[in-house]
Amino acid sequence: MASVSVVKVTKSSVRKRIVSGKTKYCGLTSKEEGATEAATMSGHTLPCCKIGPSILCADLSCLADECRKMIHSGADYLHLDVMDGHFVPNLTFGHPIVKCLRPKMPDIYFDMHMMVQNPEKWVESMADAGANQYTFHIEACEDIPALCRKIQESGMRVGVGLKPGTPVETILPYSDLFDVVLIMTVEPGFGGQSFMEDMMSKVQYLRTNFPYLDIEVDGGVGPNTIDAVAEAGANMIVSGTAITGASDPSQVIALLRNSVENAIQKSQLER
Ligand SMILES: O=C(CO)[C@H](O)[C@H](O)COP(=O)(O)O
Ligand SMILES: [Fe+2]
Repeated sequence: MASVSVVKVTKSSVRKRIVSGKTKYCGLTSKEEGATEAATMSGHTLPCCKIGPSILCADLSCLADECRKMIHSGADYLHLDVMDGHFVPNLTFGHPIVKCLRPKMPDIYFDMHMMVQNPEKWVESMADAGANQYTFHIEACEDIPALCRKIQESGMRVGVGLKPGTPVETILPYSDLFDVVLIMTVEPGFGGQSFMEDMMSKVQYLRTNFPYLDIEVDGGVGPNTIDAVAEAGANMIVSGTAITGASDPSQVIALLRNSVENAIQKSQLER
């Protein structure tokens, strides 16, 4: 088993590493100083468990309070669903909302799930608003390398999302360009849908072939489905209604984390 050390990193060093594309960033934080990163001896980072509540079905009239509640309940990051009414049949919010949220929570990692046509159009404004990760959908993108470069150069991590009908092999020609691959386990557009367990073969394929990749799963993930997600090898867990609709979100977050951490530990022992 590879031994794990903890190293100090700063925002600028993280950005350099991300741009170089050689190492993966494990800790999700935008704190300038004092962040920690788990790293292996080889210089690669092992993917660690991160829980990112989706606030899609929260009370959006008090968004900042809902976000704070998630962080105080133990979330590692926030998953913000941007929908344009074209790529998906629903409409949410865009960079002006992110820009308002950012000063209220300067240290929180914002993962933008961009369910939009022409994802290249919003890169600068999202970066300027304070987003940390820009996850576009491969189905909506014409020039993938150019978009990835643009996202990296604007200082955000690069995420790529795959709808349920998109084969996982679609990412292979570009795999070096992504920090995160997001496997959708519902048709994008709405919260509260049923988890598609047959998507777990995509997660298994990615984990087998890309041991250091951040693999994110989104859609219908909660206490009843997390074990399948964890065993398949996902480490970034998006969960919406299961967390925001719970009477005690911290209990749900702890349960999700426990399942993923156990699975990661088990897989590391088997190496
Ligand atoms: O991207 C999404 C929908 O397109 C949401 O992130 C997702 O559905 C989260 O909500 P839930 O956990 O309730 O499914
Ligand atoms: Fe999402």
